[in-house]
Amino acid sequence: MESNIDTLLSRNAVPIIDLGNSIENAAKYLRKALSEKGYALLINHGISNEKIKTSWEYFDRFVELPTEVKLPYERSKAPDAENHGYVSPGMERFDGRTPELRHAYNICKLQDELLPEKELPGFTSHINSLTDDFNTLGRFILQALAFSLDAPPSFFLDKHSYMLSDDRFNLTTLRLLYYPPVDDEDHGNIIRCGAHADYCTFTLLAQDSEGGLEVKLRGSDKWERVGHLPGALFINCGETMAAWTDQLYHALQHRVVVPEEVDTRHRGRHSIAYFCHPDNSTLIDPKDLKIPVKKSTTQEIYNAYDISMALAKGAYGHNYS
Ligand SMILES: O=C(O)CCC(=O)C(=O)O
Ligand SMILES: [Fe+2]
Repeated sequence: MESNIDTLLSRNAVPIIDLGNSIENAAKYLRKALSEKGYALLINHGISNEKIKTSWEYFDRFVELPTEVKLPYERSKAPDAENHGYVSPGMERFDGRTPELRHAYNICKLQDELLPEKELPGFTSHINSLTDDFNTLGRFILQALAFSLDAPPSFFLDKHSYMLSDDRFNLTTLRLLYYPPVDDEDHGNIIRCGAHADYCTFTLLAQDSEGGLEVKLRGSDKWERVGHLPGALFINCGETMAAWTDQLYHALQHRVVVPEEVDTRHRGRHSIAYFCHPDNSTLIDPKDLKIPVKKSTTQEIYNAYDISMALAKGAYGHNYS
């Protein structure tokens, strides 16, 4: 826990947005938070904490299964592979260097046979229900973001039609994460999640109370600890949104460090991320939004799929060399 540590939250520096009010209210505060800081914490977001905890319990049981049982569910290592599947410790290095000993399950497809339903009865329906909740919240946020940018209300919604319904057309992913306890001899040599920016439109992140999430604010080189607000969801934008808004809503740099307190690093940490992506063929052109464009007038326009793939190849390239 981070109760004794100096965090952005303990300094009252975190924008906290109550989604229980009107969409106009959400839009106003999202614009302020995302343009100035690059992140916010959302409360009254409608996603049950219990449901999130149950997903972590399922994932704990998956992680404990023998390797040969987990193997068929593994994400492929090929450069252009689909994102769906289990990512075992060491498979990814976001900063390209530091070992990252985390377990992740990227869920992009919801069919029984592509999820460990046999080993974990009830998992598929649980994840389906959680996915529905995240998609509902995701759609609310997409409308609020349109409002926040003076765009027509369905500007983003129309371009996010296939979120977690057909991964041939949309890269939206629900990612379960488990960071195991860190041994004393590894401490100092590993990171839980290396520094990176996400690729998507925006990310929603639920975390347990173990802490370790750090962000770099716009224009700053300093890593700052966020802190834990029970039940809140963290929101940040990814590179796709940054390109769309000509960097008005920039892609937040973030990482998860190993806690310095011995007791805390000897415990595991859970989180779950919902990466909301546009449909693959969507052209990400800031001229479509009423934003005074700076460099983008001369910038080449790519579709959503190509933007994410180019970034993913950079981040995961070391796996394929
Ligand atoms: O586990 C976390 O809190 C953050 C994970 C993350 O940033 C990611 O998977 O992109
Ligand atoms: Fe991330």
